Amino acid sequence: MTTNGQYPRALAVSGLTVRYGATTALDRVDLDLAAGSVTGLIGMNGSGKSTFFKALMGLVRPTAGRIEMFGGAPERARASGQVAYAPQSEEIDWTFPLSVADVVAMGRYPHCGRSRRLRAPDRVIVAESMERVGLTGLAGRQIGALSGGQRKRAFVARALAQEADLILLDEPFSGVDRATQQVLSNLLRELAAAGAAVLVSTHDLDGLPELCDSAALLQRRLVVHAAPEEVLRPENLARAFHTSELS
Ligand SMILES: Nc1ncnc2c1ncn2[C@@H]1O[C@H](COP(=O)(O)OP(=O)(O)OP(=O)(O)O)[C@@H](O)[C@H]1O
Repeated sequence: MTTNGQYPRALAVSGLTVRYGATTALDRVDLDLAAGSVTGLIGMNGSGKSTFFKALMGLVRPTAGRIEMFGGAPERARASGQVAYAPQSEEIDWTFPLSVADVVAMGRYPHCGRSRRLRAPDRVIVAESMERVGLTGLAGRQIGALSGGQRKRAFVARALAQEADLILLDEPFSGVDRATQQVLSNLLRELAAAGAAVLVSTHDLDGLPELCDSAALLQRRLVVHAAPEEVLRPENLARAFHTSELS
């Protein structure tokens, strides 16, 4: 927190445009995130949500626009471990010979220097992170042998272990049951209460008011960023969810 009690801006995006060849995935998107808040990122399939996360993580190159994290270059924030990212499940190689504990331990790497050797306090944080998502009993299991919901929890645990200030989660709720969704939602609220800025994409519009302080509605462009109740007004949803474009 700053001295005047206000949480600083964690992320400032302006004019962000990403094209894949002839496809414009994001078109001049402006979005700011305050520390200490949960923001829902919503929009129909193909509206640019994953591309937005990838641009923030430097995984796709913007055609135009500016990204700032904590008032500085995103490269610096990412290298220092201030930014945690859980990609969509499809982006992850589940055949990789890693256990749940290995994946969660990766969240500590930015804190371990080049050796990547975890010290005792790091191991405590890894164990606590698995505990918080209810995966302690599966710590030794290969990640490919987890259920869909357990996989989501493993990557949320990695983000927890990282103790990042900006947490980016691409569809952490897809394919998870109600109880797990509630556990993860509560965790995200706790992280925000501790000062993190959390950006979470979701197709669960009903859960938005409980989960989020604000919601950003994407349709290549940012349609609206406001309180969840405002974003969920039928006239706003109609601007972004054109059923005729669904395919
Ligand atoms: N690597 C790529 N090459 C070409 N086009 C791509 C690529 N990745 C995404 N796109 C296109 O960019 C647009 C935005 O895709 P993106 O994956 O960001 O959407 P999304 O909102 O995350 O969708 P979903 O809800 O289905 O996950 C889509 O039209 C998609 O087909």
